[in-house]
Amino acid sequence: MSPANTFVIVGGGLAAGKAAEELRAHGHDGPLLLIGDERERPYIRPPLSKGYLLGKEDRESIHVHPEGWYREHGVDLLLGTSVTSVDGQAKEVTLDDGRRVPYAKLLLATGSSPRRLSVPGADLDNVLYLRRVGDSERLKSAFTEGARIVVVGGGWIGLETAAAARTAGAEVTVLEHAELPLLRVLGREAAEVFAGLHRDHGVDLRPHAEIQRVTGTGGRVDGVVLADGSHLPADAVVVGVGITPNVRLAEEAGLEVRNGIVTDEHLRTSVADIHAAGDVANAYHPRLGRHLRVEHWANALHQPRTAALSMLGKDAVYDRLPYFYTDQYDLGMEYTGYAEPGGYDRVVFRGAPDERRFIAFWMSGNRVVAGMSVNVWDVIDTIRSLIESGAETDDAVLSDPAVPLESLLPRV
Ligand SMILES: Cc1cc2nc3c(=O)[nH]c(=O)nc-3n(C[C@H](O)[C@H](O)[C@H](O)COP(=O)(O)OP(=O)(O)OC[C@H]3O[C@@H](n4cnc5c(N)ncnc54)[C@H](O)[C@@H]3O)c2cc1C
Ligand SMILES: NC(=O)c1ccc[n+]([C@@H]2O[C@H](COP(=O)([O-])OP(=O)(O)OC[C@H]3O[C@@H](n4cnc5c(N)ncnc54)[C@H](O)[C@@H]3O)[C@@H](O)[C@H]2O)c1
Repeated sequence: MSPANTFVIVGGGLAAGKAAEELRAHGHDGPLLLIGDERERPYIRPPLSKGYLLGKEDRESIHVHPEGWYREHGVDLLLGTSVTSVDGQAKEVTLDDGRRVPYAKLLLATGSSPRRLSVPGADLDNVLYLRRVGDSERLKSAFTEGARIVVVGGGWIGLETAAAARTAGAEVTVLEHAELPLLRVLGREAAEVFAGLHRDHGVDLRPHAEIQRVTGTGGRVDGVVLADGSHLPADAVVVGVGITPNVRLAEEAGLEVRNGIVTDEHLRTSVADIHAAGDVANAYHPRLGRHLRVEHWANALHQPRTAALSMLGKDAVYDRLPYFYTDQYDLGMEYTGYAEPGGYDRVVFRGAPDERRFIAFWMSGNRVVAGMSVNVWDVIDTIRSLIESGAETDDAVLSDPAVPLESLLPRV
């Protein structure tokens, strides 16, 4: 039996590791248990499709905390262990070895899992996914000079792995079933920049592609067949067709689940003393006036502070604007804000999209709702302030590089 004031964190990713840190930083001095089903202590995933995959970053650099940190801070790490159920009435979780652990407060930071490809042949060897550090290592060994790599999905995983594979000298085809990669998240104007980037680096980018089946010899993939009948030879197939939040525990425990675990702005779920953060949380965002589930690193980095404070009974609200970034070849990008299709009426550019050095602003009327900087640095905080200020501006000023962005902020 654990003492009555035990706080339990379920999940072993960035949100879980940061939550342990924030709970200690903000005064939880009782027992603290972090239970994760991976054997690795909490680590960040962005390098798995970038520096780690390219061999530029080592394994030590990806962890949220150094090895000794958990012991030094009195955090019990239970790795390689799954939580199989949550009982919100009895306030206890059950582990995969049958043990029950009572909690005073519980944080669900169970993240998400890759959607699987559901066509014949999808279970052949060398049909690869990318979520965990071992997956990245498998991709790395498949990305060799001249290897034929077919990537299914032109989202973030698809494009970042395509860039890594091309950098390693592989022949790369990207199959995207929409008209452009990243179309839904960036809209046409910015998505075209990424399509051009990959084509310029020799990727065979195929929009409107419908994969029909994966073919193999001796249990190992040797190609894919598309709906138009064409056959593409492949030494490996990388699948990046999106993720689904890991909500089973929450669902079975009777928590409100709708596109993730529903929380309020304090990251409290519908059941008392259970909180959620990171990829799995569909949290009410007071600034945007709606629930939002964000599948990005910065959200898993920052939400745990709010969750920890609210687990400790302190008042805290999560209202940071979404932020994400990518690195592909020599392109570095940062994005902040929220611009869903229909939530903006035009995109204004400052700089030259065809030179891949610019800032893009998503506009709703005279207000900026999201901004993206491509190979332009140290502007994203100003863009965030501009969005948060709600200041009105006009396209001529926004698109003029001679006008400092700071001058568009309201004077205080
Ligand atoms: C390859 C890759 C590259 C990325 N690059 C970027 C990037 O460049 N920029 C960006 O903004 N975002 C990026 N992301 C997204 C970002 O990594 C995620 O948003 C982030 O990992 C979410 O963290 P999390 O802790 O909420 O969930 P996760 O990282 O998914 O961690 C959840 C953990 O909980 C474990 N778990 C689940 N259920 C249980 C259970 N019942 N019991 C015990 N443990 C359980 C899971 O196995 C997992 O270890 C990338 C993601 C991937 C996969
Ligand atoms: N830089 C970053 O922010 C970054 C990098 C890597 C991963 N991630 C996160 O990891 C998660 C997974 O990334 P992802 O790229 O798998 O998901 P995604 O949702 O970003 O993209 C999936 C893409 O696959 C396409 N698609 C879906 N089914 C298809 C099919 N059958 N055939 C062809 N195309 C298909 C979709 O149209 C979409 O373009 C996301 O949450 C993402 O935000 C983020």
